[in-house]
Amino acid sequence: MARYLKTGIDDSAAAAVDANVRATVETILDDIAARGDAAVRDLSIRFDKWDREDYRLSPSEIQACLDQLTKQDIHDIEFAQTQVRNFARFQRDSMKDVEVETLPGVILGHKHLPVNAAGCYVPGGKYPLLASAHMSVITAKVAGVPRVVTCAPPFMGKPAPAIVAAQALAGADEIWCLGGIQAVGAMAIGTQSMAPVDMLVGPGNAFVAEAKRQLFGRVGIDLFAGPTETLVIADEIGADGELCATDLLGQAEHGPDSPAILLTTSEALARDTMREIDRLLTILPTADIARRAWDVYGQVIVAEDDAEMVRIADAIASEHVQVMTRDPDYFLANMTNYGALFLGARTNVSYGDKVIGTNHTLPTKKAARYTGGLWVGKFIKTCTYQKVLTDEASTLVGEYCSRLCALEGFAGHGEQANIRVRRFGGRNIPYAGRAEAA
Ligand SMILES: NC(=O)c1ccc[n+]([C@@H]2O[C@H](COP(=O)([O-])OP(=O)(O)OC[C@H]3O[C@@H](n4cnc5c(N)ncnc54)[C@H](O)[C@@H]3O)[C@@H](O)[C@H]2O)c1
Ligand SMILES: [Zn+2]
Repeated sequence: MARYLKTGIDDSAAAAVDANVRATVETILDDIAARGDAAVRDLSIRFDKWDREDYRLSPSEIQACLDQLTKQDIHDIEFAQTQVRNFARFQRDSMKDVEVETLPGVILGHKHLPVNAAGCYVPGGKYPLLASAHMSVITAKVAGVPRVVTCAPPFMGKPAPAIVAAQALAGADEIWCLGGIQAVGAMAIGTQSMAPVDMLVGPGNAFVAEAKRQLFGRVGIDLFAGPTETLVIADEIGADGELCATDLLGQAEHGPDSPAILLTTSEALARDTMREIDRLLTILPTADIARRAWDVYGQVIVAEDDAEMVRIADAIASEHVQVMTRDPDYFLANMTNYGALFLGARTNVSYGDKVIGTNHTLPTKKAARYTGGLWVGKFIKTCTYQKVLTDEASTLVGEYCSRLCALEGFAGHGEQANIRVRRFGGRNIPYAGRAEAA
């Protein structure tokens, strides 16, 4: 039986926070639907102290942002974007259109069609998270989306140069400096100045994730990608306390609502990690945020063996799962619920977040039970078609269809079949009747 050396916030306290966010988002989305640009501007002033006539950045503003970065900055962004693009292309190539003859003369197929317009949210409230621009804009472009709109909030009172550079280098068609609910609301609903998109993607804080959830239906969304979560699975052969503590705090720094959990078979490693966390919190520059996250959401769990760790990890269904044990591949072979796996001590979540090439927009709040992260496939609709090439095939399928429609009481559907059986098969079936078995 697993033991908890540290527990996090309880479920009812977390549910109360969620209910508050839900209500705020609902009111704000109604306002955007009713008042369009005027609401967006009021909200931007209220939440981000950011007032403009027009929130779309002009080509000269975009160029000014690029000019503020050093050559090295641009090179680094381009390196990361190349990794993301290469892996996305490889994944795109794995998606095949199909066409098959399932019965003589019956052709069925599917085609992959990108959505026509995507809205990519890039978070930037607490940190200018430029990596999110690679993750959604490049992926949309590799998928073949013709119109890619992207929004990020202002950072310290103005557009964040590094975010805007990444959005532009990624190939975005429209760059807007808008944050939070007003950004995703405007993109999905549309305003006088912004044409609506067909789907919303990208991570964000609890408000952004909830707004996307509420807008789902009106538009498509990629997945529920809210505040970052991390789970470190370790034993004393694969890791030490300093490594575990560094990897837990590295992700806890995202925000005060970011859970970081250590799951281990070694109580000694667990105690070491907790000591190291206390030490690192005295020197980490972002300790203020990371400490709040660790105090409220952090957990330390000691399990009996690897099999129990798999069961616990699947129940947690964390966004990121870093495995530093004697045999990381055991977790790749056996785990079923995770946003992304980071296997072995040589890699870590930050590589995935920033540069290595897998997408960092990943499911949170147990959404990993039913979805993986953002990838080209999320922008692509798999649409089927069919053709019937011969009179014989139309008659054969039509006779079955006629009888199956009668079984359901669907006379009109039945007649769609019957008229074809009469015309292409020469059979005499009464109007709205039922084809007899041959
Ligand atoms: N799941 C993932 O894949 C993933 C990846 C990267 C980042 N993230 C998460 O993205 C988040 C980024 O959060 P952030 O806050 O720094 O930036 P953000 O851009 O998501 O949110 C900032 C915006 O939130 C709005 N806002 C702030 N307080 C509000 C309030 N009280 N009511 C209404 N709106 C409000 C403001 O408009 C502001 O522009 C973090 O939680 C991080 O963990 C998730
Ligand atoms: Zn991160």
